[in-house]
Amino acid sequence: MTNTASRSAAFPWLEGRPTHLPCEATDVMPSVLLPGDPDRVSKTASVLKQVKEIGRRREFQMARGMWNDAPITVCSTGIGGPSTEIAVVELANLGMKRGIRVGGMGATDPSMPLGSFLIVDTALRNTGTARVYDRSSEPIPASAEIVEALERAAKALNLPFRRGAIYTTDSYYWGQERLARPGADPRELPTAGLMRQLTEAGAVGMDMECEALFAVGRALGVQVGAVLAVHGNRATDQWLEDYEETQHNLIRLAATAVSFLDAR
Ligand SMILES: O=P(O)(O)O[C@H]1O[C@H](CO)[C@@H](O)[C@H]1O
Ligand SMILES: O=c1cc[nH]c(=O)[nH]1
Repeated sequence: MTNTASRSAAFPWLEGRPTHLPCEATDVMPSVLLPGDPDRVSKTASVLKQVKEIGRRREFQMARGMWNDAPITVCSTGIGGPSTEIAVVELANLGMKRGIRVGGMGATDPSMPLGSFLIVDTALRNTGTARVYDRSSEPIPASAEIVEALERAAKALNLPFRRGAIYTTDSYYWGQERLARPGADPRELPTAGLMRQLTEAGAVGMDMECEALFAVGRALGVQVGAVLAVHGNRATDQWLEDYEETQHNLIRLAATAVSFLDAR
């Protein structure tokens, strides 16, 4: 049998192309917006100018474009820590300097309206992928420059926001104190009482990627941050209906923050 293998299994990239992301270095700008949902990439592209669709492989949809004078790449991470790790590692090796998650969350603070935004300043410790990259048990901070730029952008665009801590979990149902079967007894959930505990720990929402982004990005020297739209409020049991407008505002907010950071 002829051995035609030319890739290293330890780092199986080929000719500058990563194993998972459908791109090469010229596609990756220093600032990258990171939605979980691949469909949010085309929504982002419809807000940016001079858009180039880069491609899609698995959960990783990519595009790039301009917001004012700021070049921006957008890359979906898929759901959860493992696929977020892959996206962040491959993007960091292709030139990403700043990764900003543009996602959704379930608010646990009853005062957060649907469609308002959390500018994440800290991720509490909970998930497996993040633990691989940061073995401490300390909450992981977002990069201060990104938090400040996101706050400035939200104020400039007159969008409702608050700053606070996120609880990231590897699980959408039981792991977010949701029933996995309608009609089950909520008192029998293994996670019964989670939302109350999170409030006591200072978190105001739940998502599935921030902690991994912060841990992996910081370990690789990438600035990290996140702005999350309130897609649901678990304390008031409300679910967002005007999804499109909120996505539009989310993208404008993050892109404006990038333009502020680039102008420094
Ligand atoms: O709104 P996106 O970025 O897809 O993220 C949120 O939505 C997914 C769950 O529906 C999880 O990935 C959660 O973090
Ligand atoms: O409830 C929600 C909404 C969005 N994303 C989550 O992880 N949970």
